[in-house]
Amino acid sequence: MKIVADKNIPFLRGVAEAYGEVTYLAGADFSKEAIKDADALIVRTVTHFGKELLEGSTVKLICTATIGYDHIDTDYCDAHGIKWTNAPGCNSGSVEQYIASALVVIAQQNNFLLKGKTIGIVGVGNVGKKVALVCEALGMRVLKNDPPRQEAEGSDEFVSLDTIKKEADIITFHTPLVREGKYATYHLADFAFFGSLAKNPIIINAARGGIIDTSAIKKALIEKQISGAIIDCWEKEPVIDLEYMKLVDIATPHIAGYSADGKGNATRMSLEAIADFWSLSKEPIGKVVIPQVENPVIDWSILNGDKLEQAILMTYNPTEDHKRLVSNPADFSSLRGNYPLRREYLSYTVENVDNAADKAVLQKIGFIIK
Ligand SMILES: NC(=O)c1ccc[n+]([C@@H]2O[C@H](COP(=O)([O-])OP(=O)(O)OC[C@H]3O[C@@H](n4cnc5c(N)ncnc54)[C@H](O)[C@@H]3O)[C@@H](O)[C@H]2O)c1
Ligand SMILES: O=C(O)[C@H](O)[C@H](O)COP(=O)(O)O
Repeated sequence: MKIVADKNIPFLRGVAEAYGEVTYLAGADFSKEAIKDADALIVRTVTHFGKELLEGSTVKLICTATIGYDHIDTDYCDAHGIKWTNAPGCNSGSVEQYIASALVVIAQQNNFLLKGKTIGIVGVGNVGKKVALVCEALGMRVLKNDPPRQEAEGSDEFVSLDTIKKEADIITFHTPLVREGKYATYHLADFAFFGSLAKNPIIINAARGGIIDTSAIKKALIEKQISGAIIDCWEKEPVIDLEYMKLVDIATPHIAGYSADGKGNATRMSLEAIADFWSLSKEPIGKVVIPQVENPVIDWSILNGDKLEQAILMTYNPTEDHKRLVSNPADFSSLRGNYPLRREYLSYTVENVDNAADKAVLQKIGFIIK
């Protein structure tokens, strides 16, 4: 079997070879010629897969090692018998960690307490559900908006976007990027959206750049319709609007989902899709091993102030990613390609927690307690 894989998918080399002959390419080097006789592709969001690349090829399966799949023309694939898979939930814990840490940092920078603040979560799927959990653990009031789920489930767990616009101090987007239809999200946050916010909220986008209209959020930041922004996903990335980047509080190069855990899960899920499609053994996938950080132990007894916030920041602090991007925005892609090792809560052990309530909260968001 011939596999063509993106060379920036971690933990793939030396494992994917169990399934066939593998060619590794940069995202920009996937061409018609390069994939014409491939059976399977393992890809990232940086390459668009539609008629222009796939027509006339032997590709039978496209596995994107990502949650999002807006870079795949799924209509074209479905109409031409090309199966495609994504990796649902693979890096939802990583985005949860990114959002929690970014909230702690922005609260410190602006001298406010997260406890008691209202956060509106727009899109409550794999990521949004985990973000809700960690925000509750941080003592925040959580409002959830998800019209497709509300309609399908008939649950009273959800509120309207109007309620979020009225009541939220922070609004975070976790929807897919959908350009048309009843639940379209393209430019969901447009000029009208920013003009109708009651509480000058902080805006977070770690979903897809196109969910926010860049011109509209720039105006909102300049005119103080919003009091800040945490932006990981950008329209037209990797070439981002520098004026916008300078206006936001935390600017990162689309790395919210870049924990090693998230990348490892995505690699495993892509290989599982290949094994399932061709009825092959999944044993080789056991060779995907994630390295541990140098010091995976947190001593609860020596933490000061809000201990949960401190513990969260010990696992990841977005300030470094922010500094790297703002000092070198032209390196957007290479910052992503050479991302440092980051592990999620589940690889950290918290020691000396004597209070049962603290233990329960830490365990709920995934820390190991000793
Ligand atoms: N920055 C990163 O590194 C990163 C990492 C992972 C995921 N993402 C992106 O985050 C987003 C969420 O990922 P996920 O895994 O939770 O997806 P998901 O499919 O599990 O959940 C998305 C949720 O959004 C809801 N939704 C759809 N249209 C909506 C609308 N118009 N208004 C409100 N809700 C709507 C859906 O019903 C669903 O519950 C996706 O865009 C994904 O590509 C980014
Ligand atoms: O959709 C996802 O899973 C995330 O946006 C992920 O971070 C994308 O990673 P990329 O394929 O761009 O490396």
